[in-house]
Amino acid sequence: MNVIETNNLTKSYGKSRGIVDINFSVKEGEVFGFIGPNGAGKSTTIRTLLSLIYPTSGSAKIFGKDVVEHGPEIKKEIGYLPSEVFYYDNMKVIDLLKYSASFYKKDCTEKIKYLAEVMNLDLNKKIDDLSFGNKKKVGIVQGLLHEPKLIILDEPTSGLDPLMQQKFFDLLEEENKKGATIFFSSHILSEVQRLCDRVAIIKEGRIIKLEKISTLKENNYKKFKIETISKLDKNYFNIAGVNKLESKGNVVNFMFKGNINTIMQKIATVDISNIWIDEPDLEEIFMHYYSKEE
Ligand SMILES: Nc1ncnc2c1ncn2[C@@H]1O[C@H](COP(=O)(O)OP(=O)(O)OP(=O)(O)O)[C@@H](O)[C@H]1O
Repeated sequence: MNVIETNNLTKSYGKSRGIVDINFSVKEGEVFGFIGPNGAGKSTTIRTLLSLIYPTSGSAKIFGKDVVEHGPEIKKEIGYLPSEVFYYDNMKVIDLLKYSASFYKKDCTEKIKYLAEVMNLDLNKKIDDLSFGNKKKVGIVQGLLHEPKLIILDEPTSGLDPLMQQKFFDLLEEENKKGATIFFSSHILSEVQRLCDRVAIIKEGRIIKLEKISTLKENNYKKFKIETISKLDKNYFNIAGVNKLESKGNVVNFMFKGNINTIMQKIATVDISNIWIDEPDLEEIFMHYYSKEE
């Protein structure tokens, strides 16, 4: 079953582009990453899914229901962490969380305690006295306290220190194992790589790639670094499929895409003293897509 499904979802802000013809679906139990540079349209997509803003054209469904028609009902089953959190500063953390919990028909007391303990959040402090990162933790607890079926997170880790990021990811993994579907936006590639099953890359309001993380990595360039016994002609490896060829002394670096046997045969004809073959990291893969589309 698809938990999220969009159909040519489009949102314009007057004349300026927000998102254009966004099509993707997220399956039940999946962790789906939404990645793109600043201003690409990540928050616009998320806000449209949550019917905080309405589409200009196209539509979206969550749990099989149209988000505009069934917004309030759908939202009861969603945990949402906005990219920036704002609160009434004068409240105590625990009072704010109890107030949030009162919107759901279940007792969230134990869950609040548990989440606060994991995230190292002092429930008795006033919101006013919290740092930016601690306010973010309040948002995280608020988003997870009712054990939602779908968790939507907009740039969730900004403001959290590395230890807290780790704990937060552990929490998400726990919720996912219990069945929650997770959709999160990010421009931090390593966190997408760690958590997600699939990822959509968004650029200038449009999805330019939607792929399994594993396929993204497999179908791509491999990085070669070869050290030879004697210096080669600089164009020796300049064959079809080779890119970014650079040589310095006896060391040659390049990226290769194509039938791996072709390049291995080419390598076998020279005396080498060392060889390194690496998968490009996601950052390199994404930069490749961004620049290709420009
Ligand atoms: N309220 C608004 N009025 C006008 N234009 C807007 C509004 N909100 C967003 N936009 C524009 O829509 C586009 C997408 O913005 P959006 O905030 O969705 O991007 P984003 O991918 O979330 O970026 P970031 O990582 O910087 O948060 C941008 O060009 C932005 O300027």
